Amino acid sequence: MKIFSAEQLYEADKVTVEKQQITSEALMERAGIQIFNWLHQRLNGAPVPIRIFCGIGNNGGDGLVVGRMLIEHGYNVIVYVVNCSDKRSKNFLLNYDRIKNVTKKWPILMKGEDDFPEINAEDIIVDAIFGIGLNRCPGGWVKKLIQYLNESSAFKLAIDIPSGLYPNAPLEDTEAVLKANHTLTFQTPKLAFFLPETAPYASNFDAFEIGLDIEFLQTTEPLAQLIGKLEAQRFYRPREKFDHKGTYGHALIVAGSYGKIGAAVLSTTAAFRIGAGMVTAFVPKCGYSILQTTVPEAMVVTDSENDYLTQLSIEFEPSAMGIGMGIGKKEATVKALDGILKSKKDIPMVLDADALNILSEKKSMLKLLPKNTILTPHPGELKRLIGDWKNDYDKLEKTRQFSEKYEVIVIIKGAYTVTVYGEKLYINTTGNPGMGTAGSGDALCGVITGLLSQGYDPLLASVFGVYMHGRAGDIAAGQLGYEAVMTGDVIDNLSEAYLDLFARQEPSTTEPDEKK
Ligand SMILES: NC(=O)C1=CN([C@@H]2O[C@H](COP(=O)(O)OP(=O)(O)OC[C@H]3O[C@@H](n4cnc5c(N)ncnc54)[C@H](OP(=O)(O)O)[C@@H]3O)[C@@H](O)[C@H]2O)[C@H](O)CC1
Ligand SMILES: [K+]
Repeated sequence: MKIFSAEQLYEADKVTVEKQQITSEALMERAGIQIFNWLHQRLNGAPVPIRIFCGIGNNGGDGLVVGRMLIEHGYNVIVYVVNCSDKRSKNFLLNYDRIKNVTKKWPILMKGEDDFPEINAEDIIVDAIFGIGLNRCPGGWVKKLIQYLNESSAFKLAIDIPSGLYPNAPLEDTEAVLKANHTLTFQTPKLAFFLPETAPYASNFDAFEIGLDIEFLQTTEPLAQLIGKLEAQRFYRPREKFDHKGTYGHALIVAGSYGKIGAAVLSTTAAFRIGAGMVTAFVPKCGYSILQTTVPEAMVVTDSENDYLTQLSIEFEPSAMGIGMGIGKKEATVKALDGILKSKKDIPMVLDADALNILSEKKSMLKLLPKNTILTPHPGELKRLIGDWKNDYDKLEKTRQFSEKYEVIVIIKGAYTVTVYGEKLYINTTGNPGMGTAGSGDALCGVITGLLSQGYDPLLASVFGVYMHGRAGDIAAGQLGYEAVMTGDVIDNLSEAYLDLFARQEPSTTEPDEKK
């Protein structure tokens, strides 16, 4: 799914109205009915007070449409107009008149703190104050209203975007954003929903299609691509009957040091589970028996040194390499990495963990990175590589510049892992808090190396690998609960993640339309 900017959504709106020869108010009606349906399916006529706070733009217009539909269906609705300015959008006014046709209870005009209503915990708050048209930080009594609503324990449903959040720009004031329990957003989720500083305000959301012009949506380069099952299915490369282990390549995992051989075990196993034909682990001598015992499928080549890596020496040409997990930063290991980068220019590779820390400390080595090398930093490692950032958008911009400068792919690990490839951003939708466990990154590096070795191109291996790793983690968490998940469980479930890619979803009996 594509994620568009506010500007692109306004343009899509305009093009749709022109091409479909509909009015913008019809588009608003399409949007409103989806919100109404969502509420109606859940409330089923319950007489709970629904308090709709409408701004004076089209987000407020959406609120009025929903209010009208709810009133027509007998719900207990109280509509407020948050008079943040004396302006009114055309479609706000139109729907303001319409709501008057269905009720004698006119919308309540709010002009200041004295107008804040009492709200009970069992009420429902619908936030239609600001949408994607927010153009400055909410202040004065409107900010106080947002804080007042946040203090209430009533369920808060945001229309399109929680008020106070910019769809694709940094947050200015954390006190001036509605913390929604659920957000119903139009056409595409907004970029802010996926970035660490702003995602908590929209932690649960559904996106509703409102029939915007398909050609525009298909041909417009988005801000980012959201990677879910549909996208992952397209990335998958089916196997042919007469393929053999040679077809799926020979991956090399360069990992481990004394006390950290487990990192090599996890990466090697993950590379196998994702489908590498053969995997060799290159480890310090102390890792030999451990690897041979725990992963008998793997071949093991050892360094001359017992405890850490000093020089790669192998007698075959790997089809892909995963380097860095648990290798430490000893001077001899730094030299070993330098030697690999200088001698293995044509082999697709993933660098993780200590390999990244070495690069951060010896930035001159960055220019040795072969084109399209994949780096998999968590935020701490990223900071060491690219320097600090002011906010999430600055982080993305700096990562973009880094990716372009060194012609590398950067995978920023996090709740929503983001793959950055020059101008392109891919946001992953799988994964869960259970995966915040030791070895998770080792497994991811093994997965991506295993995909590279099978011939996936580096960008696909990155985006598909991140998806599969997260999906395996989701399946593991479904079996074990977040707390109990260990990285071995994630790796074990890579097989289920493959099977799940093409499994047909059982229809839910309780909530037929809810997206999982
Ligand atoms: N294609 C779609 O996605 C559709 C979206 N719809 C809905 O429309 C809104 C966007 O509506 P818009 O009218 O452009 O913007 P807003 O409703 O978000 O608000 C704009 C008004 O708010 C004023 N404003 C902005 N920031 C502040 C602030 N900090 N304090 C006070 N007032 C503020 C702004 O005032 P100006 O003085 O700058 O004019 C505007 O008056 C979208 O989010 C969807 O909900 C359609 O319904 C369907 C198609
Ligand atoms: K809103």
